Amino acid sequence: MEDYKYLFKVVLIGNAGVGKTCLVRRFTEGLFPPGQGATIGVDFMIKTVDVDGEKVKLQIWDTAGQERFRSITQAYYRSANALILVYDVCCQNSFDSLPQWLNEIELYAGSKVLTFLVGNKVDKMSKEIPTQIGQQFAQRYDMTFIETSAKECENVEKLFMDIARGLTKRARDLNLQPEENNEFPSGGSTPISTFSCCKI
Ligand SMILES: Nc1nc2c(ncn2[C@@H]2O[C@H](COP(=O)(O)OP(=O)(O)OP(=O)(O)O)[C@@H](O)[C@H]2O)c(=O)[nH]1
Repeated sequence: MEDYKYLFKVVLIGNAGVGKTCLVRRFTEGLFPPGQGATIGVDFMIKTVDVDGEKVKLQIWDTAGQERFRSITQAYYRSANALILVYDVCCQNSFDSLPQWLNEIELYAGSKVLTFLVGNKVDKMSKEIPTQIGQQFAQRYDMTFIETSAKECENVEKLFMDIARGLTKRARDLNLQPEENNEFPSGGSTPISTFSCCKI
C-alpha cells in the first residue's frame, strides 16, 4: 500500500471556461497549459502534499462545465470531501450562474462537504466582479473565499493546501483511521489502492 495518511477527494465545478483545468494543472504539474481544450466529462489528477509532517493524498476531479455533461458530473459530487466552485472574475455570467451550482451542491453533495468559492483569472485587467462581491456571496453561503490566477500562479497552492489542511484537521478531529473504511462526513477519507481514469 502506498505511504500516505489520508486520501481526500476534491471536485472542481463551475461554468465552462472559468479555468478549472488550468487551476488543477497549475497545482499538480506547475504549468499553465497553452490552448487548454474543454474538459470532456470528468478527468482526475493526483497530488500528495505534506500537512504537518504527514502525507495527504489529494485526488482532484476536474469536471466539465458544459451543460451537456451535467448528468455525468453530478455523479461525482456525492463522494467529494471538498468542492471548489469556480467563477471567472471577468465573466459576469459565470458569477450569475453560482446559485445554480449551489443548487446542484444541495441536491447531489454530502451535507458536510467543505466548499470553497474561487474567483479565478485575477491577472486580467477586465475584472467585472469586485473582490468584495465574491467575498459577500461566499459568506452568505458559508463558503471559504479566495481569488486566484492559474496563469500567474497566484493563490493556487494556497487554495489546495488550505483544503488539504482543512480536511486533515477534520479527519483528525473525528479521529478517522486511514485504514478503516470510514465514512468521512460527505464520503470517504479512505485510501484506495486502484484508480481508474474517467476521461470520457
Ligand atoms: N488570463 C487567464 N486565463 C486563464 C486562467 N485560467 C484559465 N484561463 C484560460 O481560460 C480558458 C479556459 O480554461 P480551462 O481551464 O479549460 O477552463 P475550464 O473551467 O476547465 O473549462 P471546461 O473544461 O470547459 O469546463 C483557457 O483559454 C485558459 O487559458 C487565468 O488564471 N488567467
